Amino acid sequence: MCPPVEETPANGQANGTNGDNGHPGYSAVRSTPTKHVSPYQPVGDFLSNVSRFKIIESTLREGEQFANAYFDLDAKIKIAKALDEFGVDYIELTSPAASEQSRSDCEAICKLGLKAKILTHVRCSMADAKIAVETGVDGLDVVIGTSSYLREHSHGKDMTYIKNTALEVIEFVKSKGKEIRFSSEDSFRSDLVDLLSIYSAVDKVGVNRVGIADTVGCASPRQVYDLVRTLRGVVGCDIETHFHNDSGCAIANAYCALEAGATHVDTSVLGIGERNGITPLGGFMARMIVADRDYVLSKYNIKKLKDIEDLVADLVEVNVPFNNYITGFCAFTHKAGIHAKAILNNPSTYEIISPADFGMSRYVHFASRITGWNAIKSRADQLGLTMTDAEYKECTAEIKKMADIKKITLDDTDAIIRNFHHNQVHNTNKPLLPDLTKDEAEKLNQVDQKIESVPEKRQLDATVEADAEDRANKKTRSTAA
Ligand SMILES: N[C@@H](CCCC[NH3+])C(=O)O
Ligand SMILES: [Zn+2]
Repeated sequence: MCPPVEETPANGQANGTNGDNGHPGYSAVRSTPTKHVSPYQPVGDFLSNVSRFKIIESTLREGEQFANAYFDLDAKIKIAKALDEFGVDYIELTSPAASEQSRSDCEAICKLGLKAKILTHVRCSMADAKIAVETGVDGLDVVIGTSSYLREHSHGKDMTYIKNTALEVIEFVKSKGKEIRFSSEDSFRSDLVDLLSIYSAVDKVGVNRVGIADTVGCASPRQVYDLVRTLRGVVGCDIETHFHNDSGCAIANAYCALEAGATHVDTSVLGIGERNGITPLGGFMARMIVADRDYVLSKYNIKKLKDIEDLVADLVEVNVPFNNYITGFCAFTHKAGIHAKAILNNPSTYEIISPADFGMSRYVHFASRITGWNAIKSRADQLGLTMTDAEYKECTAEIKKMADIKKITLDDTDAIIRNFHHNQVHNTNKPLLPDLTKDEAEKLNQVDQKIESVPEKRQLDATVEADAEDRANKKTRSTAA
C-alpha cells in the first residue's frame, strides 16, 4: 500500500514564509488537506502563480500620474467603489505626503469600509511613513530608486543608506500593525547583487512583499522571468510586480512574472499612468481568463469591466481605444466571410475569449466586400426575411458589388437585403440601394456590364432561376393539395 502523499500546492514551497494575511505562503501549505494522489501524475509547475495571483489596483496612484488625470474626492470614491465591486484585492492610493488633499482623501477612502485592502504608496522615508500610518490604511507600499540613474540623478543616496532606511521604515510600519511592501524602482537597470542583497535583508526582517518595478518599460518577458525566478529563490515573502508599457510588454511581463513565482500584479484601469502607462486591468484580465478561466470567474466580477473603463475614460477625458482588450468596439466583431461562417456555426473557431463572460456581445460584420453568404443569411434571419440559399448568394454578390463601389454601412446592407427580398417575392425590379450618387450609379452600371460576362455569374443566374422554378412548383403543389 502506498502511504498518503501530501498534495503540493500549485505555487510550491518556495512562496511566502510570512504565512499571514492569507498569503499564498506556508499558511496555504498547512491548510491543504492530505489526500491520496497517484505518484505517477505529471509533475506540476510548482513555481507558477498564474492560478492564484492577486491584483494591486493602482488607478488611484499610478493612474493619478497620467497626463490627463485629475481626481477629486468624489471621483476617487466612485473609482474605489467600482474597483471594490470588481473584486480587486488591493487599492493603492497616492501618498498622503504628496499634498494635504491627498492625505484627507486617503483617510476618506479608508473610511468607506471596502472589502479591498487599502494601500498607500510612499517614498522610503520615515517622514512619509509616519504620515501614512496615521491615515487608516491597511498597508504601505514603500519605494526607492536603486538603479545608478536614479541614485545619481534622482535622490542621490547610496545602497547602504537605502538599506538602513528601508530596515528602519519596515520596523516602524510593522510596529504599527500595518502591512508593508518594499520595492526598488527601475529594478531592471539596477545591479543584480544590490537588488538581491537588499531584498534578502528586508525579507529577513519580515516585510510582507518585495516589489520589482520596470519603471522605464524596458524589460522583456524573458528578462522578467529570469529576475523573478532568481528572486523567488532568495526571498520567502510575496513578490509584487509593476510593469510600464513603453515597449509594449506590460501584460506579457506581468504574466511571465506570475509564471516565475510572483504573487501580485499592479494594474490600472485602461493602463493609465506615467507616459503611456502600465499593465491595464482589462488587458490583464483578458490574458488571465485565457490562462485560468475558473480562477478569474471565481474571484473577479469581470462583467463590471466596461463600466469601470467608461467611468475612468470619462473622468480623464479619453476615448476607450478602438482595439482595446475586451471592450474595444471591434474586440468581438468578425468580418471576413470565412470567419463569419465559422463563428456562426461555433464561436470557438475564431474566439479564445467568450464575450459573454465580460457581459459583452459578439458581432458579425455584414457590410463589406469580404462578407460571405452565410453571414448575409444570418442577417436576413435577424431581419425576419427568408430566402433560398441561391438567393442569399445572389444577394451577397449584390452587396459585394456595392461595397466595391463605396463604403457601405449596416443600414445600406439591410436595405439591399430587404429590397432584394422584395424583388424576389413580388417579381419587381426595385433599385437595391436607391440613394446612390450619379457617379456611383455609373460605376455600378460598369461593374454590372463586366459581371454579365463572367461565367460564374451566368451559372449563378441559372441556379437562381432553377431555384425559383422549383419553389413555384412546390407552391403550386401545396396549393393544389
Ligand atoms: N511608478 C513607480 C512605482 C514603483 C513601485 C511599484 N509598485 C515605478 O514605476 O517605478
Ligand atoms: Zn510606475
